[in-house]
Formats: sequence, C-alpha cells, structure tokens
Amino acid sequence: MRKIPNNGNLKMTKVAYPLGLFVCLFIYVAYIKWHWASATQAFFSITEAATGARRVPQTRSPPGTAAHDHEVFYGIMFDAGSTGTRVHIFQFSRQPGEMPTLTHETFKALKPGLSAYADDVEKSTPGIQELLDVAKQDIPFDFWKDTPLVLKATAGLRLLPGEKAQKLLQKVKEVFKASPFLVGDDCVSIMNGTDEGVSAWITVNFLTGSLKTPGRSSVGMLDLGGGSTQITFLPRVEGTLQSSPPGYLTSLQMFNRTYKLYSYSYLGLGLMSARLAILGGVEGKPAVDLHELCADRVSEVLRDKVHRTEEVKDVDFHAFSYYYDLAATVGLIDAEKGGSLVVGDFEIAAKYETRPQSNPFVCMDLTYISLLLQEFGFPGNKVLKLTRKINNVETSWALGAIFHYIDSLNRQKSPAS
Ligand SMILES: O=c1[nH]cnc2c1ncn2[C@@H]1O[C@H](COP(=O)(O)OP(=O)(O)O)[C@@H](O)[C@H]1O
Ligand SMILES: [Ca+2]
Repeated sequence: MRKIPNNGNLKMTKVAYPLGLFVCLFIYVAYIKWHWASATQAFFSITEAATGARRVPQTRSPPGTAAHDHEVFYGIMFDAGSTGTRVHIFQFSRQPGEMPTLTHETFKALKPGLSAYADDVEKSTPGIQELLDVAKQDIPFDFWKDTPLVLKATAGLRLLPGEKAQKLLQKVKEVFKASPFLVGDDCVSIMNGTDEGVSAWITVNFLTGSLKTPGRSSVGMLDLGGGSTQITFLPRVEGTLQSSPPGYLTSLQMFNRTYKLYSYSYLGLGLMSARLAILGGVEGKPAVDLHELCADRVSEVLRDKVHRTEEVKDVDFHAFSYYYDLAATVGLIDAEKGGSLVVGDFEIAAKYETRPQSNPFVCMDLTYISLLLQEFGFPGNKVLKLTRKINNVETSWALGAIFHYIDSLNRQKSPAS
C-alpha cells in the first residue's frame, strides 16, 4: 500500500485559507444584500398593497425622465362641485427607494353639478358613468382593481338638506361599487371646508416645489367656487396665529413635517351664491351707476362675514377657479396661460366693463371679487398669480386630497408605520 505523502495537509491548508476567506466574503455580501432588500421591500410593501404599485415599463415618460424600471400607480378623484362634476386621473411613478412623483393627469369636467339632480337622483348616473369611462380609457386594464376611486363633494351638497345629499351620495356609491376600481366604504363623502382649503394648498405647494424643498417659502391659495370660497396660507407672523379666531387654524402633517395653517372656507360666499344674495335684495328701479349700485349691494352681502389678516399682504398667493375665469373673461390675463395682476385691477375692470348685454353678471362678479379680496385684507397693489394649471396639472384640491387618501389607505394597511 502506497503511503500518501503527508504534504497533502499542507496543500489542503493552502486551499482552505482562500476558500474560507471567499466563503466569509460571500456570506457578508449576501447578508448586506438581503438586509438592503428587506428594508426597501418594507418601504414598497406599504404602498404596494394600498395603491396597486407594480413594476412596469413606463407608459408616459415625464419630460426629462429616463424610462427605467420603476413603479407606476394611479388614483382617481371625482370633484363634485356646486357647478359641475370633474374627474382627475393621476398617474404616479416611483423609483425604488424614492418618494412617488406625479407623472400625468387626465382631467374632464361636466355640468351641471350633482346637486342639480337632488330631486331625481337616477339622472345623476349617466354623467358619473361618462367620467368613469374616461378613467377606464386612461388607466391600463391591469391596474383597475388596485386603483382607488374616490368622490368628494363640496358646497353644492353641503348646502342641500342632509337627506337629499345622502341619497345622491348613495347613488354614486352604487355606481362606484359596480365599477372595476378599488372602492372602499368611504369612497364618497362631503368634504369639510377646511379639508378643501388645505388640500388645495397642498396641491399648489406640491406643484410649485415648496413641499419638497425644505426652507423654500410656501405660497398661499385662494379658491372661489360657486358655493363657497377658501383662503389658506402658512402664517409666519406670530400675531396672525394669536389673532385668528377659533376654527381658522389647522394642523397638517406632510412629508415628516407639521404645518400650522391658516385656512377657512366661507360657505355661501361662492360666486353663484353671492349672485343670489346680491340680486335677492335689488329693488326694481333703474340703475344710474350700475357699478356703484352693485358695490353697495355687494358690501351689504359681505358685511361682517370675512376675517381679515394683516399678513396676507406679505404672502405670495395663487388664485384660481372663478378668480381665474373672471380675469380671463375681461382680458386681465391670458385665458390659456394665466398670469399676474394686482387686486385693484378687478375694480378697474368692473368700472369699465362695457358689455352688460353679452354677460350681464360680469360687472357684478368683478365687483364681488374686488370687495371680497379687500375684505380678506389685500391692498389694491397686491400682486396675485392666477393659475389654472402648473406643469400641466389642474390647480385644484383634487391632487392634495388624493395624496391624503392614498396615505390613509397605506396607514390602514400598515398601522405600525
Ligand atoms: O379642476 C378644476 N380645473 C379648473 N377649474 C376648476 C376646477 N375645479 C373647479 N373649477 C372652477 O371652479 C369654479 C366652480 O366652482 P365649483 O363648482 O367647484 O364650486 P364649489 O367649489 O363652491 O363647490 C369654476 O370657475 C370652475 O371652472
Ligand atoms: Ca371647487
């Protein structure tokens, strides 16, 4: 029997050291990789369950974004306003480990508002169906069942008797439940006025970039609807916080920050409700100076209704809805692009409005806007930005509200986070 030379042990040692080192290295790398993967997975799973996020090739590339492997998800928000119902279909994209970004919005509006069907709720369904069809065409089939569908109603339904409003919401809920989208029990509701103002503030500040950039100063927002009007801004002056009556300050938590906002919604001071209030008291005598007569009535209607803050003079404000529409109607801004004006322009335009035949309300509407802004505390030389869209997205409360809704879905799925 041949004896195996003993230098085998030496050879084994020579091989074992590098092998052992390699195995250790392998285990270390595998551990790091697993640890990283489970950490990021935990982050994704929060939103994955709630929003149906999944990895797909990009369907619509936002400008300047490479079509990488990333998640896409959608959210549908119906705005049941007092003068019309609108659908906003939002497409979001998220790179691994990053915050979602809004990549596209599809928008469609119908008139009249839901409250017009208060006495015949069945008639409300074709319009809702039509807007749902827009969502079906816009969102790829695979995403339907994971896409949250929500309707929030504003002043029109707030002003209806409770029972009538509930019947309308119940009808919408039936239609939503029969749709292929993700529909929770809270899918239709009347939004409170503060949430409406705060959501619109979130929208403009998200779209102008101030929410993402700490330290960048925020902008205020002014929304003038048909039935109600909102003013929201982030006070910087202690006096504003001290002097605000109860119900005018609200706390918002967003992207790990807490904002103490001044926000108020005036129900009944929307443009259409103001018209009713103004005209209700006009006596049938011929007007000598239409603007003056009108201004007197508007002043009466607004008397002691609006809280004034000194600080609004110093905050940059974006104004939309009827502020925008009226300014565009009389040529103060470009109807497509929007623009800036000073508050006093509304009064000048009201005085010189010479087309009462073509639009009998213009003078009154401009006067109302002018006096409303003065009541808020804006001086005539205050510059306002009038915006309908920022980066191709509608400036409306809908985007802020879908953020909030998706966030609450996530928290329901993952209460510990
Ligand atoms: O998403 C939107 N994009 C553009 N304009 C909008 C949008 N939402 C509401 N508006 C505008 O709001 C005004 C009507 O207000 P609305 O019907 O929402 O009343 P409400 O807010 O008092 O319920 C109109 O000037 C309409 O053009
Ligand atoms: Ca509105």
